[in-house]
Amino acid sequence: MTQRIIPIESAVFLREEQWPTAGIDAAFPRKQPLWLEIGCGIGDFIVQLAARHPDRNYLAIDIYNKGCLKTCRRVEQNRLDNVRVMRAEARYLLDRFIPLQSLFGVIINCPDPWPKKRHRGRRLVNNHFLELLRCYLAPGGEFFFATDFADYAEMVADIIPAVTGYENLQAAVCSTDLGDYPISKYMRRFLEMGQPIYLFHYRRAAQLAPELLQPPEFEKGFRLRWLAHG
Ligand SMILES: C[S@@+](CC[C@H](N)C(=O)[O-])C[C@H]1O[C@@H](n2cnc3c(N)ncnc32)[C@H](O)[C@@H]1O
Repeated sequence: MTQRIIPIESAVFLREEQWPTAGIDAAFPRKQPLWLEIGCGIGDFIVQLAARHPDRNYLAIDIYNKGCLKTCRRVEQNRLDNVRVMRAEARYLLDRFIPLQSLFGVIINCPDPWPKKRHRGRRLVNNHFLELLRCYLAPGGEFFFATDFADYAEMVADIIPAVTGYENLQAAVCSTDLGDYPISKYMRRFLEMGQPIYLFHYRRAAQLAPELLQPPEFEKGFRLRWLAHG
């Protein structure tokens, strides 16, 4: 589906060509640990988290132009100086821009569930993605994954224990007790319908063999289709 691209003029929006040659720290007023939210939607989650943690920098990305626009507006309305927004595909961003072992945290909330069996291969979080992400997480870097879709939770619960380098920070493989985890638009929608959100909280192991820190090739069939419309 072609997106109607609305130009984003916000000062918190970062275009690819504006990525600082000195590195992403230069895009923020303070050099602080960098966290990444993938698929930020309308930005309601990131503004809550960034307000709680002014001592972290957050990069919020989405492939959805209008979502980026709304996220920028929310960041500005909340006067947060520790959030930057970029329209980018997650794997492309990691590959092109993010230094290896540099992310202190990565968050993915309610990614597209691809409910049909024949479309499961399109899910973002899979074995390949976890191996890729492992290379960009700093030692001890945290990974949060929340999904409303039980089948997606089951799939990740099956694969993540077998991916070397991730340590579970919860008693069970995932939990429906969200504690003080901020609630995103999609999470709220499902919670209000009485449905659970499955939350995973892992961290990258402190020590990893060098061969586990070599990013795998893009998956066969991976295309940056959205770029054609950007
Ligand atoms: C179902 S929405 C959830 C939005 C938000 N996280 C929430 O919980 O309210 C999924 C979002 O992920 C974005 N998205 C999907 N695949 C992506 C990818 N590969 N890279 C970046 N964003 C992606 C979509 O554009 C969409 O805005």
